[in-house]
Amino acid sequence: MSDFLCEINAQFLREVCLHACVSLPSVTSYSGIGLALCERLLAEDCQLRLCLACRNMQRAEAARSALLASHTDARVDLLHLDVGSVESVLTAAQEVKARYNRIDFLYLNAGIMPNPQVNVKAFFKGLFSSNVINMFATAEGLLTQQDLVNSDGLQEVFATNLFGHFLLIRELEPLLCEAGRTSRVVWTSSSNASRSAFSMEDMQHKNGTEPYSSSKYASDMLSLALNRHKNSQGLFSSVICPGLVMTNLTYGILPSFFWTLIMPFMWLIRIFTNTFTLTPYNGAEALHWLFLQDPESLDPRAKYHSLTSGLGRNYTQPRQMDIDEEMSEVLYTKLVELEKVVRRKPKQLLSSGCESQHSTIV
Ligand SMILES: NC(=O)C1=CN([C@@H]2O[C@H](COP(=O)(O)OP(=O)(O)OC[C@H]3O[C@@H](n4cnc5c(N)ncnc54)[C@H](OP(=O)(O)O)[C@@H]3O)[C@@H](O)[C@H]2O)C=CC1
Ligand SMILES: CC(C)CCC[C@@H](C)[C@H]1CC[C@H]2C3=C(CC[C@]12C)[C@@]1(C)CCC(=O)[C@@H](C)[C@@H]1CC3
Repeated sequence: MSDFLCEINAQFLREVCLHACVSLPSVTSYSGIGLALCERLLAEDCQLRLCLACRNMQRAEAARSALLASHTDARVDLLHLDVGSVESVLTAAQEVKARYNRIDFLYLNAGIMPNPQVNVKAFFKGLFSSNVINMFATAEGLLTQQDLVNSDGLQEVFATNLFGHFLLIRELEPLLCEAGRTSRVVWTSSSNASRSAFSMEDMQHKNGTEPYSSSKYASDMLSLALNRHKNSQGLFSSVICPGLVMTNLTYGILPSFFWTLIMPFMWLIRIFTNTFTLTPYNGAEALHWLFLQDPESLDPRAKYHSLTSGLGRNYTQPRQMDIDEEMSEVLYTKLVELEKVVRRKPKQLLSSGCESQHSTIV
């Protein structure tokens, strides 16, 4: 479930008596880290106003009903958003600006991992190596995906996991960068993000087999760049990893009977690695924790990890990211350039000119 979620919270905005939270999760059935986050936020403060932004309104309605069943007085709004589509992002942003006059939190949680393939040989090799814990935490060298080009002429994983969110932030800047108050954006990244999967010459990852890892690494860099450019205007960006959580995304990696078979081992492995958070509730720990923090106290170079101990205790731990300022600045500039192109001619990208235009920009 979930896409992203922004909120207006009286904890930070004393002049607003009503806690209003604009949250934009798109909802896959009742699972997902985004839905768990909404539950946790409402449990924290039932006065929050949430806005769930979802591409599938039926699922969104189902999520809304689930939230209202446990928090009868909650205000939960819905918004249609396909974050992988330029047109949908621009329309949704207009709608947000018409409906709300402030956003305190924007949770950028939507993400896809299409057609994943596990390298079984690498898995068994890793199992008997000293790198085994790291392999279970990051899946480094284990996973590849097959990406597609979407109707805007962009690589689908890049468009959904990174660029759509970026465009949305840019569109919502008037609500996010207001004098005299702070706003927050929170990216659901991954420990699968890796520098080696990302290439600045191919930021959409057209030519590789790890678009997921590449897009998550790009989101880590973008968060750093956003902090550099926007902190002075009151906008703060953070990055989290939820750990390995059983959701539609992970169920898509192996056949479901296989997950059922290996599930006892998964719970066993949890004794040795705190990154197997497994449930959406546990996975949402860092997202929830960040909600309670003063933005000025956060480290822009840290990724905040949801962790669960062998005894089931949840906690959040910051870990330094393998990113540098210079690269993040180059990425930011390239995204701004790409934004100009898609704003100029979104429809032409669809038809023919996209390849040549992208090659000059991306
Ligand atoms: N599960 C895990 O182990 C990990 C997950 N993550 C990240 O956590 C985030 C949440 O994933 P998770 O809860 O696990 O998986 P889910 O598949 O349950 O949730 C992903 C959500 O993103 C939504 N979404 C996908 N594409 C779009 C789109 N184009 N427009 C709008 N919404 C969209 C989906 O909507 P719909 O319901 O319509 O499909 C779904 O609700 C992702 O960013 C993922 O990469 C990171 C590390 C580990
Ligand atoms: C016998 C089988 C071949 C066993 C395969 C196990 C793998 C499917 C998992 C081992 C580590 C897992 C993992 C992820 C997916 C499933 C595994 C590869 C993620 C990549 C899921 C999404 C993320 O963002 C990461 C944080 C996860 C890291 C660990």
